[in-house]
Amino acid sequence: MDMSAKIGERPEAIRRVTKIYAAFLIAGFALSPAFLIAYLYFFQDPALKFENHLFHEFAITGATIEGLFVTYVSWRCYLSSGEPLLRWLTLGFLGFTLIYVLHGAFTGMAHHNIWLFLLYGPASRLAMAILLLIGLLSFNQEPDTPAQRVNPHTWLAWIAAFLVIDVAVAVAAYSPFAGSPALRLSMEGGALMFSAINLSVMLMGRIRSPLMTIFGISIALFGLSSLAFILGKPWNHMWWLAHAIFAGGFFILSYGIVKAFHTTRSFANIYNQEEMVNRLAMAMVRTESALQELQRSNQMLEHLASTDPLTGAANRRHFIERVDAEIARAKRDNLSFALLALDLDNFKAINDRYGHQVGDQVLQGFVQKCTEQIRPYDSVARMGGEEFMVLLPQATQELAVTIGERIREATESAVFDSIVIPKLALTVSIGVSQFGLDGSTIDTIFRAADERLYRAKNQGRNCVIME
Ligand SMILES: Nc1nc2c(ncn2[C@@H]2O[C@H](COP(=O)(O)OP(=O)(O)OP(=O)(O)O)[C@@H](O)[C@H]2O)c(=O)[nH]1
Repeated sequence: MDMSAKIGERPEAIRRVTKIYAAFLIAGFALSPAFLIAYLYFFQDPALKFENHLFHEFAITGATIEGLFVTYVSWRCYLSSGEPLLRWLTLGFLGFTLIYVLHGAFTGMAHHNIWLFLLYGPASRLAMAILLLIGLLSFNQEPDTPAQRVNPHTWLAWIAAFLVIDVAVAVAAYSPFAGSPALRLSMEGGALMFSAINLSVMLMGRIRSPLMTIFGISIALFGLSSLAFILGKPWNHMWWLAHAIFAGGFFILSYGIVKAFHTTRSFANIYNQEEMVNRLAMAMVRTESALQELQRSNQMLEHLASTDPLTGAANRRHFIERVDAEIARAKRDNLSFALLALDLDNFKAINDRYGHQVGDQVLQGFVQKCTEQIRPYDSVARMGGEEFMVLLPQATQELAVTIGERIREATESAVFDSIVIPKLALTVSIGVSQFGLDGSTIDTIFRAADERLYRAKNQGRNCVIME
């Protein structure tokens, strides 16, 4: 039973409210750098600068090492799942790293040609934003074949394309348009635009898996970093903040990649906790019903293995087990019990006269009559043919004779409704034995009951013999 329903909550309403709250939290978190951007934009002197080449080189070296590492982990995920999204993510990280590394490498050239230093930043972000958008558009597409995954030509072609971009940016930096704001702004604005499109596609497509949420947060941060780069000037605080926001986006996305690597190596097939819990609950229900089914089958098998199929009475094997258990109990608690050995009289004649089928029905009817005459904890067993035994726990010989007489009389006066015979003369002979009095092993008490049954037959049948 649903626990929340038990304590009187309205689970659906609360679920909805908490889901909306969680969505607001994620959106708030993704957009939080906007607050910092606005703060710097309105309250900081844009002329304030922190120009430290060594620090910049150090930071870009860190970013490059991280970029290569994340490229490698995404590539491993792609090799495993073949997801096109992961291929584009790998290419996005690789392209970014191969272009952005020159932004760090040319830090020292900032005073020689500022554009050679600056333009690699927006170029790398634009390339990555485009590749990530293509990646999103390929979300949930059929995985690449194993041969496609390891085809070196694809990867070499892309590496060549990134190196061409590197050369193109250098050419642009030395061209007459290098200083034109349109060049830098079109690249940074392009990165911002592609990030915005990426987010819109995600929101409209209602792509909500946990990894894709991480993907969305990082895209929002990349977009905001481009905005900060547009508003900043080289080395001023907005410019540094832009770096930090971009790094934040990169960290979060690489966290998602590492999570994928540790689980399904896929962005599409990773389950969120809610789904996991639901799947687990469903699996538990299935296991539970399979167990119940197994229990039922076991009970059925046990029943079949211990019952005579014709009459439903216990079979010989089961009866012997019960008598053994009764002997152990009687010995332990110093109790007594009795046995009846029963054999239908002249049963062959019934078979011969009315046929085997009627004989079967008589056997069934006899077991029913017996069961009606005994106590709930006594048991009837078919030992073979038309021979039966009754176990009477905690009964003396006298009580056993009384019960035996009841069975004998009921058999004699039995009317077998199911059998279409005008008058069926059916009688039973019974021998009685008592544990303790006639012996204390199964052999001795069985033998005593059998001997008395034999005597009952000799004495004219249809009687109960006790001694
Ligand atoms: N219909 C039917 N008959 C059975 C079954 N098992 C044994 N019989 C018959 O039971 C009869 C037993 O015959 P006998 O052992 O001669 O004993 P009886 O005719 O009952 O004579 P007494 O025991 O001496 O009174 C045989 O005809 C068997 O074929 C069974 O499952 N169904």
